[in-house]
Amino acid sequence: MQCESKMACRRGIVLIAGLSLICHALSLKVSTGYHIVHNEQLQPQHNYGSFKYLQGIPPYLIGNALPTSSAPQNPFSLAPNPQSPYGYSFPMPGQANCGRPPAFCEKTSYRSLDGSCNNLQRPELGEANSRYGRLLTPKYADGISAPPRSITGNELPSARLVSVVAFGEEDVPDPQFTLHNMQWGQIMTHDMSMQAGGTQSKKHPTQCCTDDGRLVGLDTAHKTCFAIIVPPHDPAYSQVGTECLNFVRTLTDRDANCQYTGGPAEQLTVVTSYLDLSLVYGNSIEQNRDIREFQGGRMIVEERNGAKWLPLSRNITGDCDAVDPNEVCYRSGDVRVNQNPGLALLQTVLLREHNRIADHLAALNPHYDDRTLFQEARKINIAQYQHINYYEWLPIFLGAENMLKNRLIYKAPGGSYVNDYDPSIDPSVLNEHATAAFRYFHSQIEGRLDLLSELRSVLGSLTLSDWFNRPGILEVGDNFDSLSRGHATQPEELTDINFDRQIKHFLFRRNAPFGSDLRSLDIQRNRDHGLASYNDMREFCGFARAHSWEDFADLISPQIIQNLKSLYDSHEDVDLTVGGSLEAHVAGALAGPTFLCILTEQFYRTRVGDRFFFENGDKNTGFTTDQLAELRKASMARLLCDNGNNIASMQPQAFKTVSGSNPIVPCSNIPAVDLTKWIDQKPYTAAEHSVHFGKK
Ligand code: HEM
Repeated sequence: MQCESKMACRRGIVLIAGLSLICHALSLKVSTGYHIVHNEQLQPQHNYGSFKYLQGIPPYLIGNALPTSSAPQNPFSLAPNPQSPYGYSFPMPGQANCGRPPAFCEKTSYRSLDGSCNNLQRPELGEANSRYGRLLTPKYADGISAPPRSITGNELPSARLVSVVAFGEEDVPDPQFTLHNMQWGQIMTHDMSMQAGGTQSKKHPTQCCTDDGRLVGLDTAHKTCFAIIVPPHDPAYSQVGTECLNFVRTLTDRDANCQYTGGPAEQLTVVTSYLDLSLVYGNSIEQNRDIREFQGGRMIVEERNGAKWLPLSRNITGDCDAVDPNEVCYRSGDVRVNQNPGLALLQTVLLREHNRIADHLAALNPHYDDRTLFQEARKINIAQYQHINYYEWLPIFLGAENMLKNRLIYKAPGGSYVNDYDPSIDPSVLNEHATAAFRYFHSQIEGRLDLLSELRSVLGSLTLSDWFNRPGILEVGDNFDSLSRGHATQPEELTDINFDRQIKHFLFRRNAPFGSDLRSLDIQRNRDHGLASYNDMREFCGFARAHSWEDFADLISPQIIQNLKSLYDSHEDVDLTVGGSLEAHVAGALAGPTFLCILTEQFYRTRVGDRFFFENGDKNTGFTTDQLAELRKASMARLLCDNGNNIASMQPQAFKTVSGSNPIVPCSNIPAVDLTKWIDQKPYTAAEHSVHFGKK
């Protein structure tokens, strides 16, 4: 066996030596050594020549406002309501586990809510409120936590400058994939990670810039401030005199109550790493208690205008940008639920699916108590979701062939098990994945959301920035179904170097003329987390290390390299988020080779490191073969059909646009999971509480 990348060696992946990456457009042929790389097409080229600030306004490298204040400040004191399990993504003091194992593990056939005890040898792996994983050592300027600088010692170029110069904002609809494809990605993201200390869409209590976009003086700024400096002549912000975009650093193990050992800081994530629908069920017993009905195994839903909706937030004006306190604002297992209408829609679909399953199970097994119904319905809901993730959604992003080769999926017939659980695999979400690679798909976001009738005629549309943090629009008229049909029909934006104007200048604008810029946030977050450079990651993934700008040309087009050259002092400075997003795609996948390497590694770990993964045949935690065969019928289309208010038809592959081979059919024609396979003859006994692993 020949291992050409460090990561592949660790995983024992057999590489096909000498497989070539052929850039047709460039007429280049380069040996990559990374076996999933095939032929590819270069992304559309862009003309950046018209950007004014590249002309005659030296210096082009705008500073990153690093506050020098060392006044002791406790970031945990920022939590608006330390008693509430909801609100902002702050782990409460003493709550950040930082890799500490729980006191003991219950012997149970169900997952814990906080992710602990999935791995019985290391019960802390993947639990909420712990560190991100990492592939490469961080690149902090001081080796501890300060954001990186150029290798020349200068500051890196402003994240906003990079966002505008290196990335476009053209509207290019994807010919193949629907907006639900993008939206499901955000669901998976929110299930897997959430940086500690962020507010996502609500205004952050820490103000590094004033409301009118002026920089707060470095002597008074909070120590977590890392404002994004807006260069003069910015195409959007210069019109209103905005000088900076608010940015608050993620909390790390140094800030929290962790046993800090003196090494480089590691950021904390406040949700479980597993694909376990934590965004529906919550990340702790306390969060779950607040959204569970405790009757018939159901989660709380509230009836309004004849339909069942997510329960209302207990702090509507705090959690949403509500104009009045009677506006609809939701409460769920994840604080980000209200961020945009498509997200709230899918959270509702997944919640309704839980109750649909629980009701069926209650009818089939009248002897089941609330707890058994809840856990069994949760287990089925998660299994269907994992099936959709790995067999319907991920192949679009990672390529089915690549996934098969790397053992992320199998051609397992009917009800046969795949027993690939490996307790030595750490399922933690990798910082390089959450902070760089997975965010590339922000490119798929569309700023116009169409509302469609059952006949798929356009009834109207919503402008994304009008509805950030205001999910009540879903409950107006037939909007819920119309938006769901719209997302299943409307193309997402092409996965490329363009990011929609709605998120590039108008993110969370709250009635202001402009808002923030998601691409700038992504780039600044890369620096905040001290991610290894694009060049380091290329090498780690088995590609040649670049020794000059020109060496990037194996994966990035020369024109784009010229843009990068105009921004960064050195090719060594290019941020992972930036370089990775500019690579030409691998054929059959929606990412270039470096991001594909990270994504493949992540989803391998997420699968193989999950003791409860739905294909495992463990007799205590798994399904029967009959049940597994049914679960493999689950699909996005069926989920949308079953959990709309009144959706009658859908194309069988809802992530793909309607076509001759994927026509709209009545919902009754779409295969469904037969829950009668869950009829349980033997009365349930709760003997599972009696045995414990580990210390008690
Ligand atoms: C309308 C849709 C979306 C909006 C408005 C949105 C917005 C955001 C925002 C504001 C952040 C935090 C930025 C920061 O402060 O660092 C974020 C983080 C993130 N987003 Fe999105 N996003 C959307 C869709 C997606 C999609 C489709 C994906 C991937 C398929 C994705 C992946 C991520 C990831 C991985 C993170 C980091 C999660 C963490 O560890 O905290 N997002 N997004």
